[in-house]
Amino acid sequence: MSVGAFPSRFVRYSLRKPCNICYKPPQTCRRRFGSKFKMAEDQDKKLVHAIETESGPIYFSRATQISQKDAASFSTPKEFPDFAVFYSVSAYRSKNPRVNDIRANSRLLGDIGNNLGPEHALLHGFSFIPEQPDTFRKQFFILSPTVNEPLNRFVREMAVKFGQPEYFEHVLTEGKLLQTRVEVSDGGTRHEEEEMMTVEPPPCHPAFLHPDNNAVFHSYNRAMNILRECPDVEGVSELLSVASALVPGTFNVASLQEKCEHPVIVLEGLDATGKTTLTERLGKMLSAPVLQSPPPPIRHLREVFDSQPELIRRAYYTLGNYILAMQVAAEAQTRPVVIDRFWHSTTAYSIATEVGCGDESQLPPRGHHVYTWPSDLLKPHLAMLLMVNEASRGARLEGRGMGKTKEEIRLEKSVLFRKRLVEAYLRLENPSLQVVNASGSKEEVFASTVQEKAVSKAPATVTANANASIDRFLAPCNSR
Ligand SMILES: Nc1ncnc2c1ncn2[C@@H]1O[C@H](COP(=O)(O)OP(=O)(O)O)[C@@H](O)[C@H]1O
Ligand SMILES: Nc1ccn([C@@H]2O[C@H](COP(=O)(O)OP(=O)(O)O)[C@@H](O)[C@H]2O)c(=O)n1
Repeated sequence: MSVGAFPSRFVRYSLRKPCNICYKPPQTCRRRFGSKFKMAEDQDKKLVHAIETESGPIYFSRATQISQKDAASFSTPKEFPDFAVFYSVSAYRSKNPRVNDIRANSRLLGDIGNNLGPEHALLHGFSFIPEQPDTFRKQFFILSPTVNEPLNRFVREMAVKFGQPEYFEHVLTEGKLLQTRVEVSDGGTRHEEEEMMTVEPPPCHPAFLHPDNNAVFHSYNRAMNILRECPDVEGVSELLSVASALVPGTFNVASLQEKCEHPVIVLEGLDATGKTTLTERLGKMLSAPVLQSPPPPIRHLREVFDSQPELIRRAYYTLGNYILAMQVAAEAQTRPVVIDRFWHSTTAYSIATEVGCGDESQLPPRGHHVYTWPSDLLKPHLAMLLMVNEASRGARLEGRGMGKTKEEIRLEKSVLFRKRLVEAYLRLENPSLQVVNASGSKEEVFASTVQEKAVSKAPATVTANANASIDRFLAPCNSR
C-alpha cells in the first residue's frame, strides 16, 4: 500500500519554519508514574519522531521538550485537511540485536501492507533520542482521514505481536498535533494527550549519527558479524562459509595493496551508463581480466539477498567486495584488472536508500566518516563514475531490453532517489571518483576515458607502486 493511494493533500505539503528543540528535561510532566512501563514512558519523553515525506523528514517532539521562546504549535501543512489521525508503530525492541529488529520491522511492514484499506496511507518514519544517537529506530505511520476503531485495533494487535510496550495515536486537529501513547497491556491503557511540535532537523540524518544505525559497512568483520546473527536466513550459512574460505581470517590489506603491481581500475555509475561496454573495451585494450561484483563464488546468491532487508542485503554485497579484493590482488601481480562496480556502488546505494526520502540535501554532510573507504579493503588505483543524461540513460535501458530489478524500477521512478545516489557517489572519498561524461557514442566515451579526462587526471592515489602502475597504464592509452 503506497502513499499514492491516499488523498494527495495528505502528503504533498510544505512546512512553516520549525522551532528548535531544547534538549533539557521537560519542566512539567503530566504523565502518571509507577507503572511497569515507566522506563518506556521516560524514554518517550525525550523522543524526536520523524515522518518521511517527499520534501524530507518532518521532525517533531513533545511540546514540553521545546524551549518557551520557540514555542509554536505544530506547523500544519497547508494541504492537510482540518482533521487526520495517524497511528505509529515499530517492531524494534531494546536489547535486541539490530538485525533482528530490522527483520521484525520488515515482517511488520508486510503485515501492514496486507491489511490497509484504500482510505489509509502508509508513511515511513523513525524516532531517536538526540543525546543517545544509537536509539534510532524505524517506525511506520498509518494515516486515516477519520478516527478508526478497526485500524486502532489492528495497530494494537501489531504492537502486541511484535513485543512492543506501546504504540502512538496522533490526532491532527485545528493546527494542533496531539499524541497519545497507548500501552498495549490490559487492552490498551491510554495516556493523556500531549501536544507535539515541529522541531529543527538534526545537523545530520539520524541514520548516520551512529555506525550501527545504518547499512553502510566499513569493515569485513561487521558484515560477517551481522550475518552470523541471522543464520536462519536463506543463503547465509553458504555465504559465510564461502567468505571464510576465500578471505583469510587475518588478511593484511597493506600487503595485498603491495602485491598490486599493475593498475586496478573500477568503473561505477547508475545502471545503463555503459559500465559493461566500457569495461570490456578497457579489458581488451589492456589485456586485463574484467571482474564483476558480486564475484562468481557468491553471485548465485544474489537474488536471495536482494529480497532481504537493506542491512542483510548490503552485508552480502560487502562480503562480495572483500572476496573480489582477494582475486584482484592475485591478478594484479601480473596484469591490470578492470572491475565493474565495487565498494563505491555498495556504499552509494546504501546511503541513498538509508536516507529514505527527500533530495540530496538530506544526505550526511560532505566529509562525514560514512563516505570514507574502509581501512581493511583493497583500494583501486583509479575509479571512474560514468554519468549520462537521463534521456540517454532511459533510451539505453530500453535498448538493452532486459528485465528490470526492483531497484532499477525505483531508480527510474524516483528522481529524488537518483539525486541522492549521484550525490552520494560524488561525496565518496579516498579514493574519490573521477567523473566521466558518458553521454556520447561508445567510441567517444572510450576515447575520452582513456585519453583525456579520467585517466590523464588520475590521482596518484595509493602507493609508489600504484603511481608506477598508473604510468604504465597511461603509456598504451596515449599511444593510441
Ligand atoms: N556510449 C554509448 N552510447 C550508446 N549506447 C551505449 C553506450 N554505452 C553503452 N550503450 C548501450 O547501452 C546499454 C547499457 O550499457 P551497459 O554497458 O550494459 O551499461 P551498464 O553496465 O552500466 O548497465 C547497452 O545496450 C549498450 O550497448
Ligand atoms: N559491489 C556492488 C555491486 C552491485 N551492488 C548492487 O547491485 C546493483 C546493480 O548491479 P548490476 O550488476 O545489476 O548493475 P548494472 O550492470 O545493471 O548496472 C547496484 O545497484 C547495487 O545495489 C552493490 O551494492 N555493490
